[in-house]
Amino acid sequence: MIPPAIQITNLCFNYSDQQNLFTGLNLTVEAGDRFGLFGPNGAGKTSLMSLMTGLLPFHEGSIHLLGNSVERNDKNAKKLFGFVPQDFSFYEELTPKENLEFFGAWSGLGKREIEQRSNELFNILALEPVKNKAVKKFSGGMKRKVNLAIGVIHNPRLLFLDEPTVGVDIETRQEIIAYLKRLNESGTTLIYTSHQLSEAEELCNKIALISNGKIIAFDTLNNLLQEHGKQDLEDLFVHLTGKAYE
Ligand SMILES: Nc1ncnc2c1ncn2[C@@H]1O[C@H](COP(=O)(O)OP(=O)(O)OP(=O)(O)O)[C@@H](O)[C@H]1O
Repeated sequence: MIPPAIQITNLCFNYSDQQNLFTGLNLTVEAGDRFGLFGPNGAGKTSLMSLMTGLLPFHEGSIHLLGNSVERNDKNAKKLFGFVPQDFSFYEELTPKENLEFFGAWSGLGKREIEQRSNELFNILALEPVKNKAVKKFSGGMKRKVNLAIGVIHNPRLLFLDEPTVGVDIETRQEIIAYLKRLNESGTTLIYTSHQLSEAEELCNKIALISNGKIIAFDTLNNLLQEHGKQDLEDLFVHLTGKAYE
């Protein structure tokens, strides 16, 4: 049996200076899903991503990625997934090629593999003509694509994406979304959060809404829309959280 991509059981967490953010949160995402996590500002989306990727330690409960327990700084668990954070994670002074060499090696890939995979990604993401130019000179859209390439250099089976298209033009957005769909078709589970709800409708097959540290809705988008008699994700969001999505 294939283990779930994500299994969170009874998760409890708070920042040291704050009240509990999560008190017994449960969530299961099946392998192969394109899962979207949404919620009002401050609901805990980024914190949950950081807990799932081992960047934050949790107090109680368990998190399993593809059947492997997540412990802070566990290198083996880290190889299972890729993370495309909202803040750029590359070295500005380096070129895309140099960045991928660095992060590819960090993920445990050999020289040959890195070269092959980099060339593939430069072609798919139209970065070939700029692969030897310092990233600091790039537009926002090109930087997003380099950020994405770093997250997928090691062909992860599970990919976390925090606002992967923020600040990019429509054409680049479409290019990125098309690539994410292709990745999913080839077997990569996507865990995504964004403030672009129309993009989410296009990309995600499963949706969870989080509010005040609790999952308040979880299903396919169609089922949720039908159940609550709403037209789109934005309507549903306002209906369930009482807040506009900003
Ligand atoms: N490093 C931190 N230290 C203390 N509190 C934090 C820290 N990071 C986030 N918080 C708090 O935890 C709560 C959840 O924040 P988080 O950033 O996870 O929410 P979010 O849903 O991602 O919000 P947004 O949509 O605004 O990005 C908020 O109350 C926030 O102020």
